[in-house]
Amino acid sequence: MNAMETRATSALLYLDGVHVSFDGFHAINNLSLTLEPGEMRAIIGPNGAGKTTMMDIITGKTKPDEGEVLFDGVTDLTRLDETRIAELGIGRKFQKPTVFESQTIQDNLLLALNVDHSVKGTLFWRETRSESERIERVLETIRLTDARNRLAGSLSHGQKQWLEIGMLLAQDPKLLLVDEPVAGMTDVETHQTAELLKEINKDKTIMVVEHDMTFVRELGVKVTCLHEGSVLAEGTIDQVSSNERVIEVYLGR
Ligand SMILES: Nc1ncnc2c1ncn2[C@@H]1O[C@H](COP(=O)(O)OP(=O)(O)OP(=O)(O)O)[C@@H](O)[C@H]1O
Repeated sequence: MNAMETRATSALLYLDGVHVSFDGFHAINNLSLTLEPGEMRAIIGPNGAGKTTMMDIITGKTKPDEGEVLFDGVTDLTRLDETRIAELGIGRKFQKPTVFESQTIQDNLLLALNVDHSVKGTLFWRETRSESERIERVLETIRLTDARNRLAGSLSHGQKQWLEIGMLLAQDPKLLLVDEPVAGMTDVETHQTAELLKEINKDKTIMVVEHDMTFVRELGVKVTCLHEGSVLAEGTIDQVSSNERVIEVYLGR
C-alpha cells in the first residue's frame, strides 16, 4: 500500500466532530471543517464563536476532548505538542504584531528564519544562499524591500503586520493561520493586505479569521461562519452573508 492509499482524506486540514469544554462550557461543539491544499478560507463569526479556540486546537495549544484533527491526511495533531506542530509547517500569526522593534526589517526576517537554531548556531550562523534568496523573496512579497534596513519600530501598524506575516513566510510553512490581520488598518492598508494574502495563497494554504467584511469580500474565497463552537454556514460571501441565521447572530447586530 503506498502513502496515498493510507491518507484518511485529501484535505490539508481536517477537523471532524471536535469538542472542547472549559469547566463544562462547550466552547467547541461538534466542529467539522476541511481545508483543501492550496485553499484560502475566511472564518467569520460573532465574539465567542470559537474562532480562536479552533486555531488553538490546530496549533496544539488546546487539546480537544473529542474529535479528529488531521494535518495532510495522515498526522493526528491532537497527539502532538505546539513545537512539533510548528515544525510540521503550521504557522500562526496572532492579532497583535510582535516584531522586534529595535531590529531592522531584514534582521527580523533572519531571526524568524533562524528560530530553530541552537544558541551556538545563532552565534556562528551565516545565512546560506538559499536562505538569503528566501529573505529576498519574502521582502518582495511583503513589499518592504526598499525599507529592509529600517528599524521595525519605525513601521506603520500595517507594515508591522506585513512584516510579521513575512516572518511566518521565512519559515516556509504549508499552512498559515492568520488572526484578524486588518484590525486597526487604514482602508488602503486593508486593501493591500487582501492583495498580499491572495499573492501568498498562490503557493500556501491559508486560514484567515477576520471581522472586516469588506476585506473578506475582497479576498473572494469560501467563507465559514462559526457560531457557538460549530459551523453555522459555509459558502461564498454572498451565500453566507444572505443566510438568515448569519444575519441574526452576526451581521445584523
Ligand atoms: N481558557 C478558557 N477558559 C474558559 N473559557 C474559555 C477559554 N478560552 C475560550 N473560552 C470561551 O470559549 C468561547 C469561545 O472563545 P473564542 O476566544 O474561541 O471565541 P472567538 O470566536 O475567537 O471570539 P473573538 O471574536 O472575540 O476573538 C468564549 O465563550 C470564551 O469565553
